[in-house]
Amino acid sequence: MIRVILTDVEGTTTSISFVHEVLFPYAAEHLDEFIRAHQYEAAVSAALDSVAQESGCKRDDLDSLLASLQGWIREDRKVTPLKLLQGMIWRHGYERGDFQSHVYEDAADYLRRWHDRGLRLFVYSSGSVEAQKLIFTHSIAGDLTPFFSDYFDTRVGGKKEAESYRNILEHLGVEPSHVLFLSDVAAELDAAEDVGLRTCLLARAEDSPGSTMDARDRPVARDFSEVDRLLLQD
Ligand SMILES: CSCCC(=O)C(=O)COP(=O)(O)O
Ligand SMILES: [Mg+2]
Repeated sequence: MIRVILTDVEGTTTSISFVHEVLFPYAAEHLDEFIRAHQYEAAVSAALDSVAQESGCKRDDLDSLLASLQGWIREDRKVTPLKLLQGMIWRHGYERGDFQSHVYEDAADYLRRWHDRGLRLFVYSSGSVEAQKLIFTHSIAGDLTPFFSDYFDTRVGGKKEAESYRNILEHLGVEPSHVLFLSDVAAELDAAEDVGLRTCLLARAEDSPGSTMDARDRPVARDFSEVDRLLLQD
């Protein structure tokens, strides 16, 4: 019996186009100015330490650190310090009203229904916990954060590594078979299944037209109402 739902964000609750056409360009545009202005603040400075380590650039060569970060944005690298810095930059964007986040109508609807049915809901995304909370606070469907119990990012490990799901299970304190993980990326679901989680692949028409293929023969849903019908009706 499923008691916990763990959901990915991009391609699952939220369109890929919002992340790639709104969030990433916004971070790229404001990165240099943001880091030059905030570089001595503890959280930014610690992230820059990690950028230097990861990139091999000198810590005091800010231009090279910025060039590495811009390259990682272009390549969509899921590097923790980039993700932390992006979250801080997006906060300014949301607070200034530059954009609202996209959440699919069916996702907002079923997150509410599942929460009201007593399921516990969690997020696991490569975006930082701060970025996740911002997405669900400032969504076009309203503030969805009351439905979530907690959030996980790459500080528990990468999404394609089984160890990350083991770490999440430790926090959740439930048997793996009671947890359903939702994602649009089969390799993430493979890693979750390796430690015993139930899984469902989201194949949204807008994000992956025509794709309902899944090598492991797991459930495939076009939206959250199908997840509910396929896996959550007892
Ligand atoms: C949740 S913040 C915006 C998304 C993001 O930065 C990202 O890398 C998306 O990764 P996901 O694991 O949600 O597919
Ligand atoms: Mg995804």
